[in-house]
Amino acid sequence: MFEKTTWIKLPRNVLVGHGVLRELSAAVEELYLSGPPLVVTSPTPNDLVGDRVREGFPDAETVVIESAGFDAVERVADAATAAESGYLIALGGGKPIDTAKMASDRLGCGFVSVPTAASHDGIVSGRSSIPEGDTRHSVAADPPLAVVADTEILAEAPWELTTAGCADIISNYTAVKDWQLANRLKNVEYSEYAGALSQMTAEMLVESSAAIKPGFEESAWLVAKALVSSGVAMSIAGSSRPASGAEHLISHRLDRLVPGEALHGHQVGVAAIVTEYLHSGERGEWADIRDALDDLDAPTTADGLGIDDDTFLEAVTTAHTIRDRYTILGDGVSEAAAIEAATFTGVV
Ligand SMILES: NC(=O)C1=CN([C@@H]2O[C@H](COP(=O)(O)OP(=O)(O)OC[C@H]3O[C@@H](n4cnc5c(N)ncnc54)[C@H](O)[C@@H]3O)[C@@H](O)[C@H]2O)C=CC1
Ligand SMILES: O=C(CO)COP(=O)(O)O
Ligand SMILES: [Zn+2]
Repeated sequence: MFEKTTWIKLPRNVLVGHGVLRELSAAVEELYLSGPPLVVTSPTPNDLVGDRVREGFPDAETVVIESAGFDAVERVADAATAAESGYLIALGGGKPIDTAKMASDRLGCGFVSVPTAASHDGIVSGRSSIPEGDTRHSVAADPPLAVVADTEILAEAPWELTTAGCADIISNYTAVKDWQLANRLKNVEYSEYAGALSQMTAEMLVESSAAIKPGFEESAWLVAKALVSSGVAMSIAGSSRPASGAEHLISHRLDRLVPGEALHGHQVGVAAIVTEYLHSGERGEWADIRDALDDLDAPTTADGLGIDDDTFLEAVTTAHTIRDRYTILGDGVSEAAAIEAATFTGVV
């Protein structure tokens, strides 16, 4: 009997451009949601844009979270229940968006993503990445019903948030290689379509790198569109595989070892230089990845992340324990191999 099923969940309305925040209530109206919204945000985005969002929704309540985690998800779910909210509006970077994504899943209601930073592809995806203890859960959730990414706001965010978004996209190169490897060695299901979309997104971003410079709204536009496309690849795959491989495991480990030291995208970018070396050796494309990151103003060394060499190497050798996801790290890279890869590539 034929048993294959594909169920692709995508946002219904995606708006990227100058001033599109003004269209937020129109975009929401088209979704036929009922009840007042709960705005889920973090302190800085709330200060910067919260009032402009609430202008369009006079009956909205707001919950401000300081960090992502299961506690924050509970707080949001409780606030939504108390306010009898019909849906959530996630406003900010990855933390409020991931938290709202999980809370909406818990509540069985929809959510709308209003990113204030083009810092990574979780702003569009159907995955929540939630830390707990020493591990991190990549939790399946529904993607946003709508994404409203105002490039005027994204362009005013600190430049490093945009370069982090670029690096998160560049890491798709190694993520796809890890996915293909897992397909060959572990029979993990691979989607040609999602893999090709993810890789093409990284290639297009690198080709546009000359136009990605601070102070230009076009840069925010190019990066936001790439983040949407990467998020769509994850939705097609039904997993974060197209955009998260060994380089993400290393980054998640760094989040445990040195929380808050560097941005997610910057960590995965530097880690991708090392994992590309692990995949293909001296003549691999690690130098192309490093140069692309450098062109986009993203860090290319542990030092550039503000992380000492030993901690970075510890993350490389222990990253395979983060979750059950087969990658080039296999069941662990030896210390000698980690030192060889990281020193040869100049990461440490
Ligand atoms: N679901 C997924 O697929 C993914 C989820 N993530 C998760 O997202 C989180 C990290 O996301 P980030 O966006 O880096 O963190 P974040 O939400 O903490 O934002 C980073 C910083 O930028 C500030 N910020 C945001 N917009 C700003 C603006 N316009 N102007 C000035 N400051 C602004 C925030 O206040 C915060 O201090 C992590 O929890 C990570 O695991 C990361 C990648 C993918
Ligand atoms: O960061 C991501 C994709 O860029 C999400 O990946 P995870 O599933 O590893 O959290
Ligand atoms: Zn990422």
